[in-house]
Amino acid sequence: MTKRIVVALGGNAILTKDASATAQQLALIKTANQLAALLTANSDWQVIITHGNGPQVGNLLLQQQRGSNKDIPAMPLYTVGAMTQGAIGFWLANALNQAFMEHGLDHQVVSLITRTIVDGQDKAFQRPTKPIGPFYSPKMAEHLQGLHPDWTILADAGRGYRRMVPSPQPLDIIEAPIIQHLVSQGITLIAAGGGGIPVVRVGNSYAGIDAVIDKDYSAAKLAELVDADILLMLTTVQNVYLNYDTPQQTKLTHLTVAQAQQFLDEGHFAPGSMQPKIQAAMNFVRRTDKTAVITSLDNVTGYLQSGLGTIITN
Ligand SMILES: Nc1ncnc2c1ncn2[C@@H]1O[C@H](COP(=O)(O)OP(=O)(O)O)[C@@H](O)[C@H]1O
Ligand SMILES: NC(=O)OP(=O)(O)O
Repeated sequence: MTKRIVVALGGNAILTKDASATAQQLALIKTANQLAALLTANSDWQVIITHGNGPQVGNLLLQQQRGSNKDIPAMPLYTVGAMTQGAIGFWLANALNQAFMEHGLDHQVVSLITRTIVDGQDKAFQRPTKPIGPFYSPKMAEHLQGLHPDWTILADAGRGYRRMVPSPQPLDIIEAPIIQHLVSQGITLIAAGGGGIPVVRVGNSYAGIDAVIDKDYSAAKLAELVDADILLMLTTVQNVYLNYDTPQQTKLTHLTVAQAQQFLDEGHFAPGSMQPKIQAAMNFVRRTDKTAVITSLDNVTGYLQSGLGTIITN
């Protein structure tokens, strides 16, 4: 039976240790092969792929600022976000074309520049929480904070210090109707990369605004807007756990929204990593009564064949 599925790719799908263009493209070829398994097993499924851009947007922003002068000005964050959406979308389209060919699939692929509408008054603009770019040691973080008093540098989920930028909630995705139209024609879409380029409505038009939208929240919004059956969030862990990373760790295979809310309130899901995925899953399931899945990129086949992963329903 035809299903429409929105796949949200986590950071490890694109960037491992090496941030070079070559290494990221190689990582995406591996990712594309894992995604091709989805369509090999279900050639009539309609697939929309979205991805993050946190490391890439932060790295490119640093390069912009280091190499700029009055004749070659640094681009603002929202434009740098658009640049990374374009670059990753290009790499991923190439990788999918190759993987589809190698799997004998004749699906066409389109990477779409996508704008996400946010509220310019969102409280996120007063409290930056989205980590971008490289990780810093405590000493380097202190040094950089001295050099850039306007930056917010905070600990990122116990993994080191990173620059934080505002991350407002996605309210709407301008291109959602065209995405829905294209995917219903069987075209595989890459859309809303990096959460979508953040824009606000200004009169009859839209203006970019400096922020990075969380790709899990925008994936949930996109899945809702295109009437998807499944929101599939692919990360590094096969399952969500209670008491994660402790001796009491317990695997969750099926969660209702009510249970997810309870465990969220009890603090089982770390802010900045698992918490936005759970919240995004709950948003999608509550609004649509459909299914969200959190599992690892390596487990796409395990999910498809045996339902492995953490499945969230009403
Ligand atoms: N309760 C939990 N269950 C499973 N993983 C968790 C939990 N809390 C935090 N995590 C962490 O969340 C990570 C996934 O978040 P993150 O790395 O930010 O995602 P992304 O793949 O989108 O980049 C996992 O690799 C794991 O280390
Ligand atoms: N935009 C975004 O959420 O990127 P990451 O997933 O890379 O943090």
